[in-house]
Amino acid sequence: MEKRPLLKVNQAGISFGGLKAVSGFDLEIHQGELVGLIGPNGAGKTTSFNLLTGVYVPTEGDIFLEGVRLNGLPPYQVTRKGISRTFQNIRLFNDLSVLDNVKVANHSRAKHSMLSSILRLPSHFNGEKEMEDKSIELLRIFQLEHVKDELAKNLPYGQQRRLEIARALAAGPKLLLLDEPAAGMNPQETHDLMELIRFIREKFDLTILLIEHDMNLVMGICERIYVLDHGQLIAEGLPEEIRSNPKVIEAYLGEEVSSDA
Ligand SMILES: Nc1ncnc2c1ncn2[C@@H]1O[C@H](COP(=O)(O)OP(=O)(O)OP(=O)(O)O)[C@@H](O)[C@H]1O
Repeated sequence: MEKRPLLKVNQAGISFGGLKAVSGFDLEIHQGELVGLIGPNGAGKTTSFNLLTGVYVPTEGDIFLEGVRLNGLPPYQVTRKGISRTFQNIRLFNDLSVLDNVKVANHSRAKHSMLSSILRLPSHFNGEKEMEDKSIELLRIFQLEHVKDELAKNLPYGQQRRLEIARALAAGPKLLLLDEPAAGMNPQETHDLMELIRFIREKFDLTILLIEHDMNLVMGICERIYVLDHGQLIAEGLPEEIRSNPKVIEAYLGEEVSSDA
């Protein structure tokens, strides 16, 4: 019997006024896969992430994580079910320290109860200590431990991008959605990021779906790729299949995208 996919999206879509931003969107991702979602500007990639994370409620179709239907759940509940994300435009708590940015996210799976926190029971302090240790361990992996007390807004751009991923991981996701993680990075930073994405997938037993314009990154690390254009899926396949797919090439005509990965 074939294994059930971790994420299954069945004919999902959403319209804004008359515009079908995404429609008939089908996606199946299995545990441990690293999958890319690409497409020209305005194709519907971020909107798809917003559907998957409860920011938008689909006006058509269904979304299942481990067989559980997610339609209509608010974003914080989707996070609890196991989907975390980063954003195209970095969204950190700018005036909190780097460590606190990760600890806040860690709270969504804190084991100690609200009551123990209010009453300041030992389990509260043990829980806090455990959370801090876990957060620092994450910062170490992302090479951010040495700036843990800095305000997030004072970090250089590349470090802010890494902090966003660390924060998404702190919630303990099964599925991590990365929205243009390499945006604004130089080639060396992009290369290091690819290594980091591979590493965290192994270390945290993650499944990853990433949106990216950098074709070197997408073709270099994704095992399968989905392609959206004008809100519709136009292709799905292995990187080498996608690279030579006439529909994909046509969709990208006029876009400044290098495909010489
Ligand atoms: N809240 C909204 N209200 C109205 N239209 C929207 C909304 N969100 C997205 N759209 C429209 O849906 C379409 C898809 O946008 P989306 O941001 O998902 O594309 P994208 O593939 O992520 O593009 P990019 O690569 O430029 O980030 C666009 O035409 C956009 O203007």
